[in-house]
Amino acid sequence: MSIDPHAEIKILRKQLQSLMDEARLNEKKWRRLDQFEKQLIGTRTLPELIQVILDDYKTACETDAITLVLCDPEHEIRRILERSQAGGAEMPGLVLLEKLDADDARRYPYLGPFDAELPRAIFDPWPADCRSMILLPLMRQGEPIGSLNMASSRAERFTADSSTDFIERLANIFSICLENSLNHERLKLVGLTDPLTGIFNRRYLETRCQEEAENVRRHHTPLSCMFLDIDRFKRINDSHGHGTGDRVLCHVTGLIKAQLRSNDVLSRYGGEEFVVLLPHTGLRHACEIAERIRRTVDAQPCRIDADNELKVTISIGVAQVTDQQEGDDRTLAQRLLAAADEALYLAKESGRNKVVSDDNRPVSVTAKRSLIKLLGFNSA
Ligand SMILES: Nc1nc2c(ncn2[C@@H]2O[C@H](COP(=O)(O)OP(=O)(O)OP(=O)(O)O)[C@@H](O)[C@H]2O)c(=O)[nH]1
Repeated sequence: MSIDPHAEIKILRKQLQSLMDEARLNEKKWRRLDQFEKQLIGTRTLPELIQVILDDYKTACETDAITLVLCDPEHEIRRILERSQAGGAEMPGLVLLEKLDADDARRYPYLGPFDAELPRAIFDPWPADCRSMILLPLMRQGEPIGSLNMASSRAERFTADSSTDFIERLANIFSICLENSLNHERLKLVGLTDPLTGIFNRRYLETRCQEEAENVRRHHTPLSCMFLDIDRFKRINDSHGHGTGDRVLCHVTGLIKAQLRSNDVLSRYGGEEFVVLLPHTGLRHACEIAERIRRTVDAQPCRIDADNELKVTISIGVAQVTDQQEGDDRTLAQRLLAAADEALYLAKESGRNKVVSDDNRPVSVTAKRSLIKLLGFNSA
């Protein structure tokens, strides 16, 4: 049978055209991926990195839903997000899990029709008309650290035979960026935290105090501050050694922390002195919290070895600033710290194991009692 050369050329042309179309499409995809890589690598903070994946990548991939599941066993990611964004760790599409389900991780990557058996927590809420999806593992040094998940209302968007080269490469880059970003945040934290107690240091406190002073004017809510100092700490060191002194510092840190809200800022200001900032809190409430802390420390001795406990007490000075006060943010912050420090001095002077407010008026039972004691009366 003779072959019509014209027909053959036509077929070959068609095949060539289809190959060229595919090459153009791939080139377009690579260019888009290249752009994304640069965008991911260029992000400077963890929230920014997560946002690029959840917002920009979703738009570029033309999917109807996207979620990022990250394993966060020590709540490290949650804490970083809480510290760096006003909205806390909540980001639409971000799912932080304490533990990854090993069976789920083994099923990935998954591409194909919507599978009701797969955990719904990945998409919450699940897009109503979802027909196909991809669940892609995020790996770091051979270990699963989470998954990138997308869903589409188009059944043909993710099929079992779709190529995953592009998205897998992107997932790898994201995993590296995530690790870099976490390392960067850890380094930042080293400069801002106290190595013994793990809480913020004075440097962080002073910067944060100024930011919170700014919020006083913006939100018209008061900001309170406590200066807390362990009583006769030198004696503890001298009688029991520095190691025990360090243990007492950690013990007191834990007791203070347990009485605070997540948005309060606890720092070790130096030596045996702690400072707490209480945003959106007035003096009366701050004094109540301070009194609760004082009582807790008084009631819970520090275990120094198997047989011995050490009674510890603390003195606390409390002050507040409101939007009625004059001066710029820096002045306001400095005034707040100085006033709380002054109140602490009065608490020490009046016998220790006390809460004293810098306000002349007795704003709470505690302050009233402290004031009475300060004036030399027996408050019993
Ligand atoms: N163990 C330990 N001791 C520290 C640390 N930093 C400071 N200190 C000690 O804390 C003690 C503070 O003593 P003082 O400032 O005299 O105060 P105090 O004995 O607590 O007396 P009052 O505050 O007046 O009740 C000193 O002995 C410091 O050496 C630390 O990181 N670990």
